[in-house]
Amino acid sequence: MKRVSTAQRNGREMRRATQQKEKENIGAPPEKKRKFNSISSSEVGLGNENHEVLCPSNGQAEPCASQQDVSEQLPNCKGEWEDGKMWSEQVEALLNAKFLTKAKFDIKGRNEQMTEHIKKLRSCIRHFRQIEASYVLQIEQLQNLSREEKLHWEASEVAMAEKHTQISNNLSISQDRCAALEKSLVAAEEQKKDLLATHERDVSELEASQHSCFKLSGELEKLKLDMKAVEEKVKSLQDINKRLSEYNTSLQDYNSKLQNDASSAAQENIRTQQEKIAILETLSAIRGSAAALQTQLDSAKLAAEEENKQKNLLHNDLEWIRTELQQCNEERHQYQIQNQTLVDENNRFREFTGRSASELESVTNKAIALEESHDLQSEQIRNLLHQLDASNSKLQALELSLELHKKADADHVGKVMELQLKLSEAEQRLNEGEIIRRKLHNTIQELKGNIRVFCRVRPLIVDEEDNELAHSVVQYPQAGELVGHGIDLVQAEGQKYAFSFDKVFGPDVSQENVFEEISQLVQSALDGYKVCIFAYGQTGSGKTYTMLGQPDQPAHKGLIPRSLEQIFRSSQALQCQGWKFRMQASMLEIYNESLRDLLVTPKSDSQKNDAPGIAKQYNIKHDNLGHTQVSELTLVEVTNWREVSSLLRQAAQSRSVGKTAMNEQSSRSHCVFTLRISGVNESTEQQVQGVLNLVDLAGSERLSRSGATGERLKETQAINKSLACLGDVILAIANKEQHVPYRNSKLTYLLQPCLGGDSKTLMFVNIAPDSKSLHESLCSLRFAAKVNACEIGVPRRHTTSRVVPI
Ligand SMILES: Nc1ncnc2c1ncn2[C@@H]1O[C@H](COP(=O)(O)OP(=O)(O)OP(=O)(O)O)[C@@H](O)[C@H]1O
Repeated sequence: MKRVSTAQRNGREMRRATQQKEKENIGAPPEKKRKFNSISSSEVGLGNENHEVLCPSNGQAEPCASQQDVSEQLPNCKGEWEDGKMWSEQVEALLNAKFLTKAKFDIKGRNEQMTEHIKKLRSCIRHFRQIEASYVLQIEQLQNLSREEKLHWEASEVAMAEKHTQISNNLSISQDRCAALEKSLVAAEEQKKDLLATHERDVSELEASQHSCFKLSGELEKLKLDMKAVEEKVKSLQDINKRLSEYNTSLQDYNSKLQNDASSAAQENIRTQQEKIAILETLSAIRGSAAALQTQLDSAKLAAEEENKQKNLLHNDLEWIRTELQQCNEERHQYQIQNQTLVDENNRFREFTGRSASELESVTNKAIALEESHDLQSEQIRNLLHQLDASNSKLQALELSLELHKKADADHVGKVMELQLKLSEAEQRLNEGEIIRRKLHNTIQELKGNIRVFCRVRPLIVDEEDNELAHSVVQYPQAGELVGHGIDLVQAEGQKYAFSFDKVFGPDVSQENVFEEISQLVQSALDGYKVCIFAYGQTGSGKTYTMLGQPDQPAHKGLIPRSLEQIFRSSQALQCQGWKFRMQASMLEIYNESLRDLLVTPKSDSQKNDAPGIAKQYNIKHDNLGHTQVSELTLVEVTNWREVSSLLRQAAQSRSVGKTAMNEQSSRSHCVFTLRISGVNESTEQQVQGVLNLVDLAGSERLSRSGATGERLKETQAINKSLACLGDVILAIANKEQHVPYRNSKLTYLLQPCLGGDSKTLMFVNIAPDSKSLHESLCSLRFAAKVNACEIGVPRRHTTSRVVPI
């Protein structure tokens, strides 16, 4: 605690009082203020110093007692002072006072005036002395104050010095800190530089993202517009939605069941894949051992055959020996009989001794010879018997080894049968796995919403086979994942162009096998989906063969007859579940950018010569649900394949077909077969609306190669133009452009719901394998690859609960 001296306290109090007085005087009238606060020395005539006039007794700027005394002694002035007139004026007036008398020499009067005046002057002088005394007092007080202030200043000096040292200490600490801070500042500067660089980068990125943001916001705007349109659509759909809600719940159940099925199928698929791999491994092992066993079996069979041959030979030998033996036995028997007769004769001769000795001798000789030959024959027989024994033992040995071989053969056959059984089981499992894999693949493709693409390569046809220069330029991957999916075009220089699609069919694949791959897709038309299958490719590449084929020849029937057969078969089968289907077929062609009805029947003879349906104006319209209507088009109710078959025949007669340099029977138009399917389930009140579009496009061709002129040239140009429009549409969809030029051609406008809607769409790209067609094949495959990349949305099933009975 600091001690404050009394003088200091007094000085402070005086200053506080003075300040207080000044504050109070601020509001006082100017006259009074001047009176109490400041009387300049010039005003009182006491010098030039400018001092405040303070009352010496209390130190306050108030009229003090002495002043009052003076005014008492100056009765004439008292009233003026009380009136507040200024002292300076009074003193001035006092000093400038003139003495006026009535008479020029009124000395007395003048004397009185002078006396009075002197009194006033004296009182004034007294007053000023008092003021001076107060000043002196004040000076003393100020000196005291100054001393105290000095002491105070010295104390504060010391404190300041202490503080200074403290501050200098602090300063050095701060300098250290400052140095550290500078260091960190440098580091921070570097960091800042880095940060600035990253900032710049960020800024440029920001700019880029702002740019993309700008773009996106543009797109967002567009999307908002689309959204609005969609919202309007949604409103209109809400009504339908209400009706669908019930059906939806049942569908959800079905869906969840399907999802469960799908997940279990996926697991099953994984399991099957694993099993497939294991089976393939065992299969290859089994095949290896089967092959080894087969070779063993073959060699055993050969050995057995050899042994059989030997056995037969031996058998023959044996037979021969046996017959020889028989002969010998018979001869011996004969000899024995002869001998016996001779012996009998001899005996008789001996009995009847009438015979001559020569006769006897000859007979004896005969008998000896006979005996000798008999001995010889006996020897021979013995030899033959030996041989027979040897042969028999050999035969027995052979029969034993044959028996052994037969046993081994039976073992081998058993093993082979077992292996074949295993093999067929493995193959069956492999097939099942493949079916599941295909189903899953189809489901994935449907979920992805892509247009699926199958590629089909036709065989070299007779002319091409005869032409030595023409050879196949198509190759297929032989191993790995691309087997069945990959196709390579190989140029003469060895350059290879590789493509892959959902499926690739080589030239040996039959119509039936191709149909197997699309039968599920066709089936979904009955389930209420829009299905579109179209064939694309250069002229003569096999589009018509794939789509239509030869409907009357079972092996060469194309997709259209097979699909319809299946649809009618399945619809029949579904009848027992309460389903009733109504089917309407239509068939049109787009020829030189105009539509022609292929099912219209000419009414009169004159009309018969006209091209059918050419006079009518056909307009294509799509409704909100994506259903396409062609005005004036003939719709024929069909209930079985036979009816459709006759329609196809009728359409084939009406179709624009002509001979070109590249195809004997070239389709000069795009042909669209449509089957509209409406199904109602009586028991569940469900309705389905499916559509099956099967399109055989006209073939693209290079004018330079086709050499078309006249009408053919016009046709070719129209075909190429509409295919180019199809290409533009595909490109726009693949690039997700906002505007897709569907209306640029009749073909693209007609196929709009299939190319950009919610249908299940499959394209066949047909390829001619000959080297001359390499350029066209390359173009077709490139186009097909683009089509494969097109996302057209998830296919939607068109079903409702029943409203109007059909
Ligand atoms: N997979 C195949 N097997 C056997 N022959 C085939 C095959 N594909 C096509 N062909 C034969 O090739 C020839 C041309 O086929 P197709 O008429 O179907 O071609 P296209 O592509 O329809 O031609 P265009 O565009 O000119 O109408 C026909 O004789 C056809 O029988």
